[in-house]
Amino acid sequence: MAHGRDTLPEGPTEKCGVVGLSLSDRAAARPIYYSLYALQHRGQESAGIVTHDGFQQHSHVDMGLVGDAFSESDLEGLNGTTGIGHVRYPTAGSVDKSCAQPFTVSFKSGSLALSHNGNLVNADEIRDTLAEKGHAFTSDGDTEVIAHDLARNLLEGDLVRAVKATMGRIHGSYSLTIMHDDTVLGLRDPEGNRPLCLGKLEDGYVLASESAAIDTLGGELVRDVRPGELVLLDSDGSGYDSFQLVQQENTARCFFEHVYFARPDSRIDGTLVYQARRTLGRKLWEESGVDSDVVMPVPDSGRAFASGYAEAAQDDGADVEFAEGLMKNRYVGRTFIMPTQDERERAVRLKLNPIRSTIEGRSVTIIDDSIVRGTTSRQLVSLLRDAGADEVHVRIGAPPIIAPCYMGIDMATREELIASNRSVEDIRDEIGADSLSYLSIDAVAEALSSTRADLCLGCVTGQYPYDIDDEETDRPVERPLVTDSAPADD
Ligand SMILES: O=P(O)(O)OC[C@H]1O[C@H](OP(=O)(O)OP(=O)(O)O)[C@H](O)[C@@H]1O
Ligand SMILES: NC(=O)CC[C@H](N)C(=O)O
Ligand SMILES: [Mg+2]
Repeated sequence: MAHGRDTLPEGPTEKCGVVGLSLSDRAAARPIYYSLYALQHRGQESAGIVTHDGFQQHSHVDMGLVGDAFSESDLEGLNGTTGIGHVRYPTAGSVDKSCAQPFTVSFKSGSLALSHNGNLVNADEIRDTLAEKGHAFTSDGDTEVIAHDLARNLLEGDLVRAVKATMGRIHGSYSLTIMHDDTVLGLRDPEGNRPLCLGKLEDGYVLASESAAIDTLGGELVRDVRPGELVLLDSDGSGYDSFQLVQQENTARCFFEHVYFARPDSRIDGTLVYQARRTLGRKLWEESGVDSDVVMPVPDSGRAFASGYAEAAQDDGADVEFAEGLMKNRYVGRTFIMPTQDERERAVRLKLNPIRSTIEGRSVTIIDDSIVRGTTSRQLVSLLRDAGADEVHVRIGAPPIIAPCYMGIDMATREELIASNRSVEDIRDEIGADSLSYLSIDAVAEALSSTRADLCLGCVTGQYPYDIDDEETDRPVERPLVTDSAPADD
């Protein structure tokens, strides 16, 4: 995976968040700012907003969290009723302002701004071809490549045709919000790997990575943007047009959105994330329930799994208490970059502290969504033993993560993944638990009302929906990418 990080963060890390907004006569900057706040969990390296006032673009992009990246006067300077925004977690390119988004490109027939969630697998190839044609790049990331390719195509054709031509060239995962002059568009890759949804406000329309951002603006979720679909918002906020540019037989939706990344209050591809996690928890009990006195979530993302698991156990008549026994320090972020394993281990203690009275002398089952390097579970098992637990069982609401993600999640390298070369029994031994079980892939597919064929399972099978150097693919390598564009039915 091409990325410029010197150190890798703890756990599976977040992915970017994108937003696009078109309003009738209200400045777009502030609602974009609020929706980026709602998507902050998807990226904390940089934040940016680009607006258009009908005459020119205005842009403000900075490193850091949304609350730190914009001052009041920055927001006031972002004029115009249409705009796009971005929060970044880097997966390709440098971790500095050169790769912060939205990317802007000015060209002969207008201006472009582009926000990207995902990861291209052929960015270098396209960059080389465009560079030969005279394109000068200001970053080493994959997103700028999309912006340049689109700008070039716009010189030769109308907007929809240009987007379609770019889609025919870029391979990998992408959910994009784009602004061409004052027109905002949303585009989801043909596999639907990353989420993107459409919402309606009283005075306009919004595109966002997750529906929680639409809720934050007091809007209503209209629907998910379909894989391979382009949604074009009217610049006066009155409606939208839809073009199904690419239609493929199977999707490759990332199951990890529901397992870990997305907010539980977001609805993605028809499934409420909270509900999916509770169902996964129930299935975990059905597949590998274990007798214990108390079931405890590993906060934060283990919570809904644990409540589903405990409820299913109680439904089966198990005499088990559901209790919060691990308190999270709310000032420790979801992910924090620690250069050494020693610091990562200390960070877990800073983040989670056990409540002794719910643990002492009891057998405890802790429920988490995933194990990546194993740092969290290893530490927690030893914390719980120190706090007097008689037995510590670990149940995980996802299959073992055995391979890296090339689709927009900076998970870890293969060598760092605890499950890449160990059996479940070896992992149990390594983390020091009395028992350990993961969830099956089939249970995940069922909980997401999907099938294996329609999910990206690269990190749990080592087979990817794209042809990636030195990796196996679970799809035919030669696939027809672009078909006739048909206007969608709404
Ligand atoms: O095996 P590891 O490398 O320790 O990674 C796995 C842990 O990382 C994630 O939590 P994270 O702390 O990122 O966020 P959360 O508080 O939202 O659960 C995940 O929920 C696991 O708890
Ligand atoms: N996390 C993401 O979706 C990253 C988007 C893009 N590949 C970047 O690194 O900036
Ligand atoms: Mg966690």
